[in-house]
Amino acid sequence: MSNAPQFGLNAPQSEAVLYLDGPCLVLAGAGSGKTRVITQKITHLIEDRGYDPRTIAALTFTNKAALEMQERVGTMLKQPRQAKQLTISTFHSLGVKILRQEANNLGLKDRFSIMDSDDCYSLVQELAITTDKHIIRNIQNEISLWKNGLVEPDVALRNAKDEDEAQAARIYASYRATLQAYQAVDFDDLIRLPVELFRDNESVRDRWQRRLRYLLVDEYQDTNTCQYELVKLLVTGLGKYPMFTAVGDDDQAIYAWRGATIENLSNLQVDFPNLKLIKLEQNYRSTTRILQAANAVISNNPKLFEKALWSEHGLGEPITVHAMANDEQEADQVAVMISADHFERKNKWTDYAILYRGNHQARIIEQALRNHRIPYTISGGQSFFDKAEIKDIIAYLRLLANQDDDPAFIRAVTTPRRGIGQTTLEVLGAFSGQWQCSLFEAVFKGGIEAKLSDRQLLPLREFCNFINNLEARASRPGPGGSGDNAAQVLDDLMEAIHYESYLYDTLEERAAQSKWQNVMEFVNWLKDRGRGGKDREGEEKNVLELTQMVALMSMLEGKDEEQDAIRMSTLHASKGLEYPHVFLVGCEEGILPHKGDPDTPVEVLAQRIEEERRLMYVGITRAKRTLRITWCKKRKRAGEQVHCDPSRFIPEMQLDVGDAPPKEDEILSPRERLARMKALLATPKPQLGG
Ligand SMILES: Nc1ncnc2c1ncn2[C@@H]1O[C@H](COP(=O)(O)OP(=O)(O)OP(=O)(O)O)[C@@H](O)[C@H]1O
Ligand SMILES: [Mg+2]
Repeated sequence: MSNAPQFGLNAPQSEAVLYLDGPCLVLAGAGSGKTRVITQKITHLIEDRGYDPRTIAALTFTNKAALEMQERVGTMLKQPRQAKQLTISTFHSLGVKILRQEANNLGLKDRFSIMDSDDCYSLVQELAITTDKHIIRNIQNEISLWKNGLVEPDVALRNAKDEDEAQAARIYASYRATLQAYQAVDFDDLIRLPVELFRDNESVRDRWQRRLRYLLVDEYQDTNTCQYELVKLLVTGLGKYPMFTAVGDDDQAIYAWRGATIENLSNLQVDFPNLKLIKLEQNYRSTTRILQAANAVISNNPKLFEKALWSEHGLGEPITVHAMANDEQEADQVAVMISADHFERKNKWTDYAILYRGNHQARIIEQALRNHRIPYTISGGQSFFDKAEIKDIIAYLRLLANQDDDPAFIRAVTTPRRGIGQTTLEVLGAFSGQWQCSLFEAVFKGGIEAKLSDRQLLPLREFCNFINNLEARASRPGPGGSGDNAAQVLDDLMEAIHYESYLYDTLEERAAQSKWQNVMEFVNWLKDRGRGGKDREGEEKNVLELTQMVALMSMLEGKDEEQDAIRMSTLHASKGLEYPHVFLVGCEEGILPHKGDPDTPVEVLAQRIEEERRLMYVGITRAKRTLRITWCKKRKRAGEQVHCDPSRFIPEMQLDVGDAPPKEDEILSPRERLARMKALLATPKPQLGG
C-alpha cells in the first residue's frame, strides 16, 4: 500500500490512515490533525477496506467531541447513514453499553442506576460521619483514584500510609458494598466493571472482541490506568491482531488529578512492541506567533517525546497581554474588546472564546457579557443537567429504573413535598439499615407498621404504588415499536407529580416560569430521544434506557445550544476545540498556575506546575488567529481585594522574541517564513527518558 498523500492529508497523516498491519500511535502537538486522522481512518476502513461500521469504535473525551466526530464522519461517507451505526462515544458511554448488556454477568440487575457525583458525595458524607467538605472531597477523590487505578479496598487498606488513608480505605470498602446494595454504579465503575468482567470472563471478552474489529482512541494522553486496561482487553486476544489507532499529545495531558497517567503513552510501546509510531509536525490551526508562544511555554517542561511544530499560516497578528486593575475591569474590558472586534471584523459571535482556569471565574464574566448584550454559552460549567429542577425529574426516572436507588428515592419522595417529613424518613432509614434492604422495600416490609403510624405510612405507600404502576410500563418498548411509550410514560409522570404547580407555589413567578421551561425542554428532548432522535433514525429507547443515557450526559458537560454565541469554557473543557479568536483570562499566579494545597511537598508541586503549564499550552493552542491574555492586579477573593502577580507563564511565552511588526509578514516568502520559524524553534530543550 503506498503512502502517497491522499484524502487532503499530509504524508505522515496518510501513513497513519492507511496503516493496518498492527497497532498505531500518532503522537503530535496541538492542531496537527490528529483528530482528522481518526475521522479519515474511519472513513477509509468503511469505504476502502470493507469494514462494517458496526464493528468500529472510536473513543473520545467528551460527549461534544463524540457528536462532532460522528457528524464529521457522516459528511465524509458516501452513505452518511452508516455514521449512525458506528460506536463513537466517550469511554464512559462505551462502559454503559457494555454494562447494560452484561449486567447479569456482573451480579447487577438490568436496571442498575448511575449515581452522579453529588449522590456519591452524600454517600461518603454518611459513611465518614462528618460534614467537613474538605475531608469528604478528599475521600471521594481517593476512592476515585483507587477505582481508576484498579486498587481493591483491602489492598488500599494494606498500603495505607497513615490513619487518614486507612480510614478512607475502610470507607471505600463500605462505599462499594453500599453501591452494590443500591444496585448502583458510579462513573468510575462504568469503566472499572467492564475491565473486571473482561479480565475474569474470557468468553464475554471474546464476544466483544469479535464485535469490535477496530478501535480508535482520541486524546490518548488523558486515559487513566483503568481506561488503558479496557483498551488492552479489547484489542488483545487469542489469535487476533490488536487493531487500534491511538492519537495523543503528551504536552496536553491535563487530567493527572483524575488519575490519568502520561506513562500510558510509553507503556503502549512496551505492551505492544510492534507499535507503529507516527509523528506529525505541521500545525494547520494557528498562526506562527501563536505556535511560537505555545512552543516557548511548553519548552519549560521536561519532554517525554521531542516534537517541533510549524505552521504555514504566516506570522499573524501580535499576541497582546493586558494588565487590568481588577477582575471587574477585566470582565468588562474583555466584553468591550470582543464587541469592538466583532463589529470591526464583521465576525460571528461563535468565532470567540473566553477561556479560564476555574468555574468560579465565570460568573463575573457572564455579568459583563450580559451588560454588553453579548450572547454566550458556557461549557464545562454548571450543566443543564445539574440544575435542581432537572435533577428532580431525573430522580423520578432513576427510581422508575431502579427502586433500590435510595438517593433518588429520597429526592423524589420529598420533591414536591407530599406530607412525608424528615422524622418519617429517618425511621424508615434506620429500619432499612436493620433489614439491609432499600428504602423502597422497607415501605412494604413486615414490621414497619410498628415503627410508623398510618398517617406516616400511607403517603409513603401511595408514592411507592404510584412508582410501581408507572414502572410496569416504563421498560416496555412502544406499541409496534413506535417509541411513543416513553413519551406517554413521561407525560403521565409529569401530570401525576404536579411539578408545575409545585414550582409556582414555592417560587416567585419568573423563577418558576424559567424552571418550568427548562423542565419542558428536558422532557421534550427525552421524548425525541425515545423515538430515536428528531429524524427517528437512531435506536428507540424506553424510559430505563433514557435514564441511563441522561446520567451519562451530565458527567462532563451540558447540553449544547446551537446559537450564534461566544463560548465561555474552562481550559479543561476546551480540549480538542479551536476558535479564531481566543481570550485567555485570569493569567495570574494562584489562578494559572492554580494555587493548590499549601502543604504540597516540593516534588509534587513541581509536577503540578508542569500540569498547569500544559493547561496553558492547551489554552494558547486553541487559538487560530488572535490570542489575547489578561491578568488582574487585584482580584476579589472571599469578599476582599487581594493583590495579584502576573502568571509565570506570561514571560515564558517570550512574546518579544517573535513579535515583529505585522508588515514583515508580507515581505517574507513562505519559505523564508518557514526557515525563520524553524530557527526560532531550534532552541535546545531538556531531554527526559524515551
Ligand atoms: N492535512 C490537512 N490539511 C488541511 N487542514 C488540516 C489538515 N489536517 C488537519 N487540518 C485542520 O487543522 C485543524 C486542527 O486539526 P485537528 O483538530 O485534527 O488537530 P489535533 O491534532 O486533533 O488538535 P488537538 O491536539 O488540539 O486536539 C482542523 O481545523 C483541521 O481541519
Ligand atoms: Mg484533537
